[in-house]
Amino acid sequence: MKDDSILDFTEVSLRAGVGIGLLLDQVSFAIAPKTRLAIVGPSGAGKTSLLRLMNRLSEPSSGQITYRQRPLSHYPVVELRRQIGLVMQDSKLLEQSVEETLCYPARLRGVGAASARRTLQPWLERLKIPQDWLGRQAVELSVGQRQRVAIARTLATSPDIVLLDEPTAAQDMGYAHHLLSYLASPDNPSTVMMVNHQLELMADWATHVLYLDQGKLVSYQSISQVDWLVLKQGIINAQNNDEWGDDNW
Ligand SMILES: Nc1ncnc2c1ncn2[C@@H]1O[C@H](COP(=O)(O)OP(=O)(O)OP(=O)(O)O)[C@@H](O)[C@H]1O
Repeated sequence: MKDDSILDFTEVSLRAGVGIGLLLDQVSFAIAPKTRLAIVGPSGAGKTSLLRLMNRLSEPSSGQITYRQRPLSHYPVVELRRQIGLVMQDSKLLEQSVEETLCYPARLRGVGAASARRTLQPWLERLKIPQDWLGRQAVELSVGQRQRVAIARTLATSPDIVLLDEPTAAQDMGYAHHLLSYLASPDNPSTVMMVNHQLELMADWATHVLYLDQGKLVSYQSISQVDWLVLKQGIINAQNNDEWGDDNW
């Protein structure tokens, strides 16, 4: 464990069930505050499983995860999830208006409706949520619009760490760049960890890259150390091996 890290994984393994192989295998790394981490690797490598461990949607089978030098399990789950916010790729939103959805975390903390709406206003501009969405039902939005609202809802709580699962996959290029540049700006107070398959976007955005393959940590590097061609080729090869594996013969 490093003194200056915000999140530490020490030999963390995750098994999905009895008789099933490891989803994550002895993964160790340490994240410093204000890191912008790109989590990359072929499909099925364990990237989402890694994010889920970080806010206790699942628990390691072995090894230890610490947040600010304390084991994750020592934090009450609700408090932990206030500090470490996770936005899944297919965020389910409740049957509420977009405005109610965005105000929901503040309302849960006992903030009054008018005050929650006022606090929300700058976030609408920052994350390009049009005013005319506010009265619409969140469940009626498109996948990309829903994802945008889910990201805004989490960022508006200013979590210490924000975990994003493919936040740009359903967005147009313009919005993807807008979101990434906000997350890299001094206005964003959160440490960000993001699963993303779009390596060219990550090359311009990340400060560090964590590369997973078959549940194993292949590398954890600062951006200046990453050889993008080697990384890309490794992912393509892993994907090809998977596609032409036993199941296909
Ligand atoms: N609850 C579960 N039970 C059994 N297997 C699971 C479970 N959750 C995930 N898996 C398997 O674990 C592996 C890793 O899944 P995970 O979703 O973490 O991969 P990923 O790297 O995020 O993939 P993708 O890039 O396709 O989203 C996959 O083979 C998946 O089928």
